[in-house]
Amino acid sequence: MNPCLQSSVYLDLLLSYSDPVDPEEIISDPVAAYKLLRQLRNELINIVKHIQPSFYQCNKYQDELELLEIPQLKDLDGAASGLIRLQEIYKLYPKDIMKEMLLSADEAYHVGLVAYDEDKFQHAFLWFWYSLDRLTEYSTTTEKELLLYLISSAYHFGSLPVAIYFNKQLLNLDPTDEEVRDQLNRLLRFQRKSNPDIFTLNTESRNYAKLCRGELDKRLSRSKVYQDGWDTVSQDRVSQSVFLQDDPVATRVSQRIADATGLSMETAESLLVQNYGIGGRFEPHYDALETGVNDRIATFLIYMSDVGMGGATVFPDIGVATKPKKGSAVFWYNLHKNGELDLNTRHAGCPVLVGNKWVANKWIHEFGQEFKRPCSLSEWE
Ligand SMILES: O=C(O)CCC(=O)C(=O)O
Ligand SMILES: [Fe+2]
Repeated sequence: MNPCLQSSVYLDLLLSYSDPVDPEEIISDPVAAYKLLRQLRNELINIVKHIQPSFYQCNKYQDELELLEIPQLKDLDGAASGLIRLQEIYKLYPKDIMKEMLLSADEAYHVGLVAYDEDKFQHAFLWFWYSLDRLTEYSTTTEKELLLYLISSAYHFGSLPVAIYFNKQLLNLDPTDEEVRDQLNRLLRFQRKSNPDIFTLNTESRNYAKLCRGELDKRLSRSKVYQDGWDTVSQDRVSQSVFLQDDPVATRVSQRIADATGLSMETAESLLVQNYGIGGRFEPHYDALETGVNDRIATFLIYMSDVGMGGATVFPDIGVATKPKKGSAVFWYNLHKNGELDLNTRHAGCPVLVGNKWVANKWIHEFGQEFKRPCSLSEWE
């Protein structure tokens, strides 16, 4: 075929690319828009590479070639940045952003890199993690690259345990890699020395984003701890909470707790709804207040959300850990039948590493349980 005629056919084909059928529909889905832009860029670059030599023989098509607006790398970064902004404001996981259209491992890796470049390490982490999950033999991104970025992102957002976890995975890939082993040892040394306060990073996240999510429920306020006769704000308890009084749903929940435990709710406290952000936690404590009369005989703790990572409730003295699972609950007696504090009930809410934790506590008191959980005179029970 005449090279000039051939060029003209290619050119028509190329120009038809820049004219999507229904741009509005595509643009309304940010993931689809990102994907389209990326595919368009890759394909156009490929085609132009193949046909450029024949274009050079026909000068008259040079100008048209200029017309062809191949998306630039900065356009692609911009689209990724838009996804990250959505994720940030609405606290979404990558999988929540992608309803129908899934990003490939390579695409998610690129979004992660953009987030990382913007110092948004928690978001970068989530994209790298998603990418790792979707890695296939056709991906150009490698497991090693992803693990390196997962370690570095976790380190930057202040989560040494997570950085160490992925560093161990990286060492598993190649146990002879001395550099990776040295890095792991550095992280472990650093962990031994570090101040646990690092976990408070980001707990007071910006009101702006919270308001956009409709999350700044004015009823929630910083939780306090009971110390020396006072309720005080403390770094030992980083969460927001509210007692739900006269709430019809809380009343139904209370009835179900009564049915499940066989205990009276007559003197129980109102349901306490509690929210922990990243780094939120409750250091080891007893729920019983040891005030002498009508103490908290039992605790019913309901998990209202799953948590991305961290946030378990742990009982260090008996070696028990329960992982939050939306819709499940833990129940325990804080007091022995003789009314003494059960020392085994010391427990903690571990720091939330990824995500958001919602729980509801029902503290049940002694009065009203006389026939439901009879007292014992034994000093052992
Ligand atoms: O959030 C948790 O897992 C524990 C909460 C707790 O211990 C409490 O609120 O007293
Ligand atoms: Fe507690």
